[in-house]
Amino acid sequence: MSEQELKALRVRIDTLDEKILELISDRARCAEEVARVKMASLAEGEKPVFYRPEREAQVLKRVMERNKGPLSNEEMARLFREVMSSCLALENPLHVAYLGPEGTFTQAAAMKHFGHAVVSKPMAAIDEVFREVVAGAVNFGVVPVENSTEGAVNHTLDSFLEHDMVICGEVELRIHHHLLIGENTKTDAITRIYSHAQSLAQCRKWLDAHYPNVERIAVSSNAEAAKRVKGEWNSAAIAGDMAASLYGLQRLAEKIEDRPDNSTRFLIIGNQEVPPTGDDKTSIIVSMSNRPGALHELLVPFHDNGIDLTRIETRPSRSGKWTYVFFIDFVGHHRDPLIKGVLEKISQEAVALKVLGSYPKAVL
Ligand SMILES: C=C(O[C@@H]1C=C(C(=O)O)C=C[C@H]1O)C(=O)O
Repeated sequence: MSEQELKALRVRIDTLDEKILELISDRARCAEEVARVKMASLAEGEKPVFYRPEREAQVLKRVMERNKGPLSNEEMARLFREVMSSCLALENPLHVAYLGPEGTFTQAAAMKHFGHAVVSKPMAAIDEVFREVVAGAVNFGVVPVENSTEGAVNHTLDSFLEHDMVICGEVELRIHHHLLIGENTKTDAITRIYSHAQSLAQCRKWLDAHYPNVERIAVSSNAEAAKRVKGEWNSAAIAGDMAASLYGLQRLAEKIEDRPDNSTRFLIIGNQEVPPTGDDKTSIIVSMSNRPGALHELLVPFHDNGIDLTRIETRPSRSGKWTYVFFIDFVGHHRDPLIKGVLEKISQEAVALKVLGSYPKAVL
């Protein structure tokens, strides 16, 4: 390509950037106007709701439907995600707690869902994220709930039994693990590998094949593992990209997860109910009396009404020995008449039924 051609293309890009700049500013002014309208239409004592996840899901879906390339739908939606995040921050910046410390996959999930224009707050444990949300110290919390290789995150399920809040969204993240070392690590003298127990489990076969005799040490998070390695010469950590760059570690081996499709699903918890979008999911907790056929009775109304169950999980109920609660996710919104009917049927049979929330299916 000649210098001349390159120059002409750059002039075109500059002109386009000016237009984009103007359009983004117009959009931001519109969002400011939306905030003004929201404030003006409040009833006495009513608090404004600036963040509207159902609307954001619609915006992203529209972008993906209309995108003609060459950027992929995911890439385009990611860009719009950030634009919306900045527009919302003009209205009112969101405060989001997540399972920390900085550099965890949960932080990456929070950024994927809300964009980067939020005030984020790392918490030391899942239960603390719940407490922060229930106390109203933040608008939302982000916690992991299940991994495609390792299954349920029990701390999260148990926290739902103890706290009253609403599930407002879900986000799925592809999880890639790397074996990370620090500047001082002697690669032929590694005697211990740190990571979170879930990550060690997700890389079990790889570790068996490559480091069968090295001690595997479970720590509170992958970011904590990365932090420890920085100061030691005989250890390595398993963690993701964010932790690697945060602590300046090198990748000794990349993408070492046993399953190439390894993904984790996270939930967004808050205090605000989300209206239907037409493409929603609902999460409930049900406890049934301990008698033959109880689980069957619970599932029949879903089957009879053709409702798609996306997950069912069992946990000890904590209110009696050998009694259980079921965590069920299904497609639909609890305000849909069909779903309402099903929930009524279930509540007639159940000892207790709690709707944890209805929320838009993950878009990104
Ligand atoms: C602009 C609004 O407020 C927020 C910002 C949005 C946006 O930038 O598109 C969308 C939904 C809200 O989270 C709105 O409610 O429409």
